[in-house]
Parts: sequence; structure tokens; C-alpha cells
Amino acid sequence: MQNLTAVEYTFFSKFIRAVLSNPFTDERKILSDLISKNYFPEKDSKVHFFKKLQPLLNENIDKLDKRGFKQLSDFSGMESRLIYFSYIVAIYLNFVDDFDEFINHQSNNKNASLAFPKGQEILVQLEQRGFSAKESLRLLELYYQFRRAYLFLNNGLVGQSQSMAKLRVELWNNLFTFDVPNYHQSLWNQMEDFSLFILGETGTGKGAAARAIGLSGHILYDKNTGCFRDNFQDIYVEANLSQYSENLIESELFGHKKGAFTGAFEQYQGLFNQCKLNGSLFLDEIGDISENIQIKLLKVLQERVFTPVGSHKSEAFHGRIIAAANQPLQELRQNNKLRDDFYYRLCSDIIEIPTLRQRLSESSDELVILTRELVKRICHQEDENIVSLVIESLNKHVSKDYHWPGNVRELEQAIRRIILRGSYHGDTLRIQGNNSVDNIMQLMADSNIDVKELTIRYCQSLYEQLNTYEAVALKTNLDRRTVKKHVTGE
Ligand SMILES: Nc1ncnc2c1ncn2[C@@H]1O[C@H](COP(=O)(O)OP(=O)(O)OP(=O)(O)O)[C@@H](O)[C@H]1O
Repeated sequence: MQNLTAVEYTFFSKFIRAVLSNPFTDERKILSDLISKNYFPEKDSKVHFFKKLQPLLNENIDKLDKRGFKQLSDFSGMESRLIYFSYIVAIYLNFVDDFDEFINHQSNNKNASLAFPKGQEILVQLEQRGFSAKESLRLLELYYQFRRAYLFLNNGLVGQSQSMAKLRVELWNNLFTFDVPNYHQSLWNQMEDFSLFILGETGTGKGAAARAIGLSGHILYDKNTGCFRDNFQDIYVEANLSQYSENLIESELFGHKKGAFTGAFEQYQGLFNQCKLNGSLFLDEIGDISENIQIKLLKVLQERVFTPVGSHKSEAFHGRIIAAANQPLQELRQNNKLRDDFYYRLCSDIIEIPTLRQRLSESSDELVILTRELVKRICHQEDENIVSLVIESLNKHVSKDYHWPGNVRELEQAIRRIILRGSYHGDTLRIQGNNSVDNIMQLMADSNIDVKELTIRYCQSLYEQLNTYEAVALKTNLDRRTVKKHVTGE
């Protein structure tokens, strides 16, 4: 039984091919351009592809309705697959603005109500089209997750360079896999075992990427109350492991019982406990933890249980681990900073964040795009005058092949410096060899340096020669964390 005309079949096929592709891929762009060219020859690139196509999609579905084909069960074979996805997308598009409003409200207010009034209406529309009550519920949750992921990846990680485009594709796949229908059918609540390991130099945006993933997790909807179960800000927990001392880290991660050790006056909920069902726990600077803690984390990843300090009772962990390190993977593994067994548990997916210099070398627009976004965040509003001031100053004072050792974080501070002082000249400590032995000796000869500054300069000078924090730590007898603090100034 065939209900679609040849023209309709072609339209739905093209549309669904585009819709099912990763929204950040070239494939999506090529297919969207093709459809736009076919159906909208008058080019209007400002209007988003979906918004532009929505009336056309609805028009095609209306025509079918008028011919009496109103439900999934009215179609069969290949047609039913096309109509299945077309209904899903058409209903999604009817409510995109409501999702945006809801997400915006939740972003600005951690205690915002979790009620999503349009939820019931969406469920009714899906069920009217013949989706089961159970599938309708999952689709509503998927809509919400999709929209968050799209917004957080698109707006939270700006940049048009090739490597940023690739990064967004990889992050999207990390959330939904490369095959969304498969994710929707069977994986949506099975993602906890898919750990993610993010690599990249300091300040490249590992935390920003982890956050975008963490805020985009699946959230259940309660039909009876009309509420989503959590605010998305509560399903993401982050911890910088280098900030905890060896004897505190275990209790920070796993919590402790009252009286577990001297000073444990109250029971304490650790980070693993705070991480909710389908949530994510971001463990930053994973290369800085001891072997003992790695073994304990490995156990959680393997057995999905952890034991608070001083307790005999194991507790279940249902979240997903996102780990990050700013040392190159080879260095981490060769120097035994990361045990093999732990690494193999973490490496379901490894994503590398590009350096700022790579991004700048790939796209001449990258600096302006990033500056515009960072100025907006710093000034809490768009300000093209400041953007121009920053770009002019950087073009004048920072050489084209400047290394940007602090990456995006350095650019952020450079912008602040330019707003304050009118110029930024790069990381002068590194550029001008301020830490040369001669320079430091001169400061000592002039009695012009205190011990703290001397230690900092000495660490920086050694780091310029030896290139790793470990090597500097070995030479100075300081621990790696202290060395890193001295070298990066953070
Ligand atoms: N693509 C991007 N678009 C907008 N802002 C970005 C981007 N990448 C990074 N940032 C911003 O740069 C700053 C540094 O990023 P982040 O803290 O995520 O880096 P990191 O790699 O985790 O650093 P570290 O290794 O030192 O922890 C943050 O304010 C982040 O929001």
C-alpha cells in the first residue's frame, strides 16, 4: 500500500536523511543546502534550516491528513519509516520555542519550577499520531535532551575553525552516538558505562566541553506531575582533583561516615553520592591522582559501587564519568601517571580539545568570533566597540605566530587587560625570558626579590627548559601541584 505521491516521497526522504544526520556535520550542511536550494531557491541564509522547512513539512503532513492518512498505522514499509520520523520532527518543531524558554529559565534559576506545562500537550500530539504512551514519554524526554545538547554545544563552545567543528561533532556523538534512532530505542538509559576522557592543554576548554555534555544528559519526565525530574544544572557534578590533598580526596569523592576519622563530626556526602541517575561526574586533572585513588576509582567504574570512608555499606553509582587531563596521553601513560587498567576503563571515548593556536591557524575569523563571545560574557552584553578595540590591540601587539600557551583562558584575560589598560603583549614572562638565570641572579643581587617570588621564577625557568611539571618537581623537590601552580600562576 502506497499513500505518498512520488513528490511527497522525495521530500520526506530528503528531509529525514538530513534530520537524522549529526547537526554539526558537513553532511547535515550539504543536505540542508540541497533541500533549501530545491524548495527555497530565493536564498535566505539567516533563517534556520528547520524553521524554514517547518511550514513545508506541516503542509505535506496536512495533505496526508486530508486524504485520511493521519496515523503511523496508516503507512507501511519504507513509507512508515519516513512518516514516523516526520511526525517526530514536526511535533518537535511545534514546541522548540517552548523548550528554549524553559531551558533559559532553568539556566538562570537553579530553583526554577521543574513543571513543563507543554509536556502534556506534546504527549497528546504524539499519541494522536499513534505513538504508544511509553514511546511518547521517551520522545518528550529526547526532545528536551536534544535541544539542550544543541544549544550548549552550539553556544557554549563557539568557534568556526575546522577543529572546533570536528569537536562539536564528536561531542554530539558522545551524547547520542552516531545513530540517533539506536540511541532512542535502546541506549538512552545505558550511557553510564560510556566514560569520556577529554584531553587538551590548559585553558583549551576541557571543562567547558565536559559541562556541555554534563548539562545535556537524559532527564526523566513525570507524567503525573507534569514535571521533569531534575534541573539540568543538578545532573552535572564537577571536581578538580588537583585541589584535594591525598588524605582528603577519598572522602571528597566517596563521602564519609560520622566519626570515620578525627574531625569527621558529621556524615558527609561525597561527589559520587551527589551525582544523580543519568548524571555525569567530571573529574578534572585525573593525571594528578595517586595510584591508590586510581584503584578505588577503577573499582567504581567496574562494579558501579563505592564505599564511603568509615562505612561497610557499598552504595550504587548510576552516573557517567567524564575525566580530563592536560598532559599528553603518551606522557601520562609512559610516566605511569595513569595505570593501564584505569585507562582502559576510561577510554570508551577520547576527545581532544584543539589548542587556540591551531584554531587561529585554521580560520581567520576564529579570533573575532571567540573575542565577541568572551566580551559578551565579561561585559554581560554585546559590545562591538570593545571587540574592535581588542582585535586592533591584539593585531598590533601580539605576533601572528604567538603561541597562546594559556589558550582560551589566556585570551579571556588578555581581553580584560586590554579593557583595563588598552593593550596586551602576550605572556611576557615567557616571551622575554624574564626567568633567565641572569635575570633572576640580577634580582637577587639587587636584593629585589622575596623567597616566594624566587621559587616561582625558579620553577618557571626550569619549566622552560624541562617542559614538564614532573621534571621540575623532581629537580626542586616540590610536589607537582605546587610546581604547576607556580608555573601557570593559577
Ligand atoms: N570554544 C569556546 N568558546 C567559548 N569559551 C570557551 C571556549 N573554550 C574555552 N572557553 C572558555 O575558556 C575558559 C577556560 O576553559 P576551561 O576552564 O574549560 O579550560 P580547561 O581546558 O578545562 O583548563 P584547565 O586544563 O586549566 O582546567 C573558560 O572560561 C571557558 O568557558
